[in-house]
Amino acid sequence: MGFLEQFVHNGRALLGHRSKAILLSGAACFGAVLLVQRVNSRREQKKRILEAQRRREKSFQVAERALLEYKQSHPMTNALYILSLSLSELTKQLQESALSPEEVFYTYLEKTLDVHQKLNCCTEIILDSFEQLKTIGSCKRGILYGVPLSLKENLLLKNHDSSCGVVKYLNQPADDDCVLVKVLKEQGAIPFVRTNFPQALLNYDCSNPIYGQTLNPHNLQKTAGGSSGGEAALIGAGGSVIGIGTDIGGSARIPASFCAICGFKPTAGRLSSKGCKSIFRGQKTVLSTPGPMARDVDSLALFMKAEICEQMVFLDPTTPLLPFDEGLYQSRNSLRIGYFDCIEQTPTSPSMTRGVQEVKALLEQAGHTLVPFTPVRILDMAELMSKGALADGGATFLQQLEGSPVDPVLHAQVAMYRLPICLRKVLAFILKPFVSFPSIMLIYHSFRSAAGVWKLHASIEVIFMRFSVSQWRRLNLDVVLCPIIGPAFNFCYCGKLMSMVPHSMTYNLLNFCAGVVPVSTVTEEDERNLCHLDKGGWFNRVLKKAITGGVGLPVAVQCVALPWHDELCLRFMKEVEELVKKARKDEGANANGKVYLIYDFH
Ligand SMILES: CCCCCCCC/C=C\CCCCCCCC(=O)NCCS(=O)(=O)O
Repeated sequence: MGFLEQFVHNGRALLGHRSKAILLSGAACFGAVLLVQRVNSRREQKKRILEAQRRREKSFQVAERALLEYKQSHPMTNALYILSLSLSELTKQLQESALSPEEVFYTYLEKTLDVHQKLNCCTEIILDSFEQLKTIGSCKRGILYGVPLSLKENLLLKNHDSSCGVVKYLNQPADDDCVLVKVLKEQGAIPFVRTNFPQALLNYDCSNPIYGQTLNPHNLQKTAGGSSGGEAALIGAGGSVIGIGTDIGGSARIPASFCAICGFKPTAGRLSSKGCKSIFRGQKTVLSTPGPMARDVDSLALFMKAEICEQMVFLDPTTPLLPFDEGLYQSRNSLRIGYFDCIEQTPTSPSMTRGVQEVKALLEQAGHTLVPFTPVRILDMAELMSKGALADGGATFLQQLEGSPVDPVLHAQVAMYRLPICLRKVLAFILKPFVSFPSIMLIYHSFRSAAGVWKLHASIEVIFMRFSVSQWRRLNLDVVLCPIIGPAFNFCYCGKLMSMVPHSMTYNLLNFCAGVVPVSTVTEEDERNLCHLDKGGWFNRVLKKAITGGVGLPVAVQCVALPWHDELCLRFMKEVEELVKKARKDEGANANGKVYLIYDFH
């Protein structure tokens, strides 16, 4: 090789090495930048979460100090008595000045602080409530004058964050209160505490990376349910007399069932949703609504009466001028009631079925007419719920979680939404002959066109009129009695059991009103009957694991009425509550296998 050739060869080799080295070092730099970015964003996440946790702790400390100061000059001798009063009794005593707003406020504050220590159910004590308490005398004519009230964290509150458990929503305080809170303040209520929820709200467990897991007041090894689980736990343990949850698939009703309280999902639109934060705005196929949660049905009715007023319509003209019909709520004529104790291809626990059967017998004895009702097109409805609520294939849900650690309660859902659509379709095809529900989920979590959305809405209209309403009319029904998901699950099972959601979400899809009343507790026999779940496929076996060890936990039933028949639904719930209470008195609190109310606060 000549000198020139040698020179060119060496030069090439050098350049080859060099470009490789340049490429390699470029890639290394890029990787390092990504790593640094990732570490920084994790650090930023942690920082924001810690700040939020500190704000929460601070609010508790300030509240504890205020409570201590109050107690030094006011011995709280009435505490047990105040905590035992129902909302109607409490409002009466406050209006007659037999109790002062201060003693009621501090009594509930003390109880809340105690309950929160055990259950981790609150996200913040609302410190503005101390100021509101000072001027509350000006609201003496309000229906809820002096009543302390709890709020789920996603209800907007001026100058406070509504994080929904998502880091990117932190440090974004609201400009104003939501409409419901504005109205309640005018009615004399004092919002004093905000409550916990599952991350991103689309789950019926109750844990998020900012505020942690809320425990069930009746068994600390079980979830309080969700998404309004903090409310249910707090109210169930006696720390609040009335609270507000939100419900797009059972969020006010399922935790009520898990924690032995009453929860009501009004017809969407009856109460204002303005300022109720949701994880995906603009989704209108399955409607979310706020709803009250309390220890008894009268409290739910009183709440509705307080909210439904001219001011609500003024602040939110999308709500109807339809005053609360007290006469209908108080009426006691006999009802024609459709009933069912399970639904097609949807896991149902033994205690859910027993609860319905026992309440059915009580209603019959009381002179009501009970008519077997077979809910039709449940699979079609499940498909429509899935298509509607997750029309984007879960993309928005995943987007909102970006920049947040994902809570373990969401792992099953997130894993599903992360699967590429084509893989979902292949899986759905393979699974379809064996289990129809997962196939539905996998196929229909796909992106839709506008025409697809219109077609979807048309299908919902058909199901609503042709199958649901016409069936009610043919049987001449006033209301329907049916199961609600329960008893309370072990942690992290709710995301694996979305197949149970049709028990509650059907009434969001159809926009019927529905409420939940606790009626019994899980018996040894219910627990033995769990063996029947071994036969019914994969989801039934998961359900068995989720609810094993539930003896003594609350069992509830669900009462349903047609859209805009909210007063009738509440009136039916009241009937169930009264009959169950009476049966309890007649049969003794521990009658095995019999219906009884487990937590009687009176
Ligand atoms: C595998 C069976 C398929 C059945 C159909 C399931 C459809 C699932 C579609 C979406 C997931 C829904 C999540 C259900 C939990 C709802 C909890 C809830 O109500 N959250 C309240 C959210 S709100 O925006 O605050 O109202």
